[in-house]
Amino acid sequence: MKITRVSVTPIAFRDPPLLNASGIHEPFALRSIIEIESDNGYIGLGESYGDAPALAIQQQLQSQLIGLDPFNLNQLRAIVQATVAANKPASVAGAELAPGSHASKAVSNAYSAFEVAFLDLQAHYLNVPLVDLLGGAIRDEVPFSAYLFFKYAEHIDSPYKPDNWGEALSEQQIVAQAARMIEAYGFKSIKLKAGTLLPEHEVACIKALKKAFPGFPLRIDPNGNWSLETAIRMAELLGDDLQYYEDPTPGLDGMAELHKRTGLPLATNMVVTDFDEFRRSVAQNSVQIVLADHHYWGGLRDTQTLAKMCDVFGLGVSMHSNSHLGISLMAMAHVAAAVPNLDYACDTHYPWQEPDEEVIKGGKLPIVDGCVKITRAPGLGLELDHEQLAKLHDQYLTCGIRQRDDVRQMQRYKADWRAVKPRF
Ligand SMILES: O=C([O-])C(=O)C[C@H](O)[C@@H](O)C(=O)[O-]
Ligand SMILES: [Mg+2]
Repeated sequence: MKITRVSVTPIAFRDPPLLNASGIHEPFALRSIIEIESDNGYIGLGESYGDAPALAIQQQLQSQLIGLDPFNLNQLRAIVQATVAANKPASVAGAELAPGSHASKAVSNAYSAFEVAFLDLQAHYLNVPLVDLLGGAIRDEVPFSAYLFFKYAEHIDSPYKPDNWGEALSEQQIVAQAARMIEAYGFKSIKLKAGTLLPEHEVACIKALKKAFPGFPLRIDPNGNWSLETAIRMAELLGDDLQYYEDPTPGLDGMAELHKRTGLPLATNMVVTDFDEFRRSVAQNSVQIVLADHHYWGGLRDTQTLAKMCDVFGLGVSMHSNSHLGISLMAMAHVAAAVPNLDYACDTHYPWQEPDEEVIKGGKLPIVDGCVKITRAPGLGLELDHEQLAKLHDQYLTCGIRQRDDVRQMQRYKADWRAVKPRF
């Protein structure tokens, strides 16, 4: 079997004005959709970062993969490594909130984008679900958590009419956001994206969530925007309210000190983003839970390796997300189904994406009782909707955004906004 066609299509889809430690989401999020086809007519799909540097590497790889056997993942990796080495990709602003966009992640990020498509094609050829190529499903329902954001009602100079979630800045508004998301998707745990309003207010929102949803595991994620002192002070206020405390303060040293001083379980997708950081983190006990993300951890199989390493070193495993569509959601679900020690509900931004902006046939995937179901359909069980793909590609061409920059977007609201960390 040989690969005869590779397409890499950048797309843009509407993204709400969600607040975070860097600033605010732009009106459109970028992704790239990958489709490969073999000489015997099988198709494999992938989804990855659509920021300019990531896209440039993916596009350079396109022609080099023609003729490759889709089972030859080692050759894929070698081609990716050689291409990235010849390129010296530029660093990306705002990369810490989308670690896969960072130059140092170029190999693992590009490899992952194509690895998923190769595995999807292999599984279609073998007529088995992709998870079977990862050792088989340990669970066929993968739990996700309600991912709450502080947000404005609409974008500044919005190019489209406001989303229907409304503003969420107060405790009552955050509780209402949670109630709506839980009602719609059946989530059984809650994550609050923080690091944006005053820390005491964000902690008060956790307390309000605890009261409104007794028994729900809760997480707060200030994305390293709290100083060590602030993170300790907030830990005292939080007591044992949290399932885990995600990236409250920056750096491996800061997190290690925070854990020493509070004993709280710390999780991260910021200070442990590759195996070198993993080793350094273990040496100083910086974190107790690692958020995996196949998009920058080097694909589905390397995510399994990460989970194994977590098991060996007594760490928990959870899963990170960035704004994404259904191909990513399904890839996340398949690897999560094959990781025995994935002890926590995964993150997903999926509820924030609009129902008319999916690239797979049948529209948005269902999340029921907080879970994505793994079926026996071959591969990821998805088919590309080429009309929708063309529509979102046109939107990419006209939206004017080529690289995510939440700082620059916030400067449109507040002219003196700067990328300061920690801000509180
Ligand atoms: O857990 C996280 O750190 C994220 O989900 C990072 C994202 O970039 C999030 O902060 C966002 O979408 O603004
Ligand atoms: Mg995080």
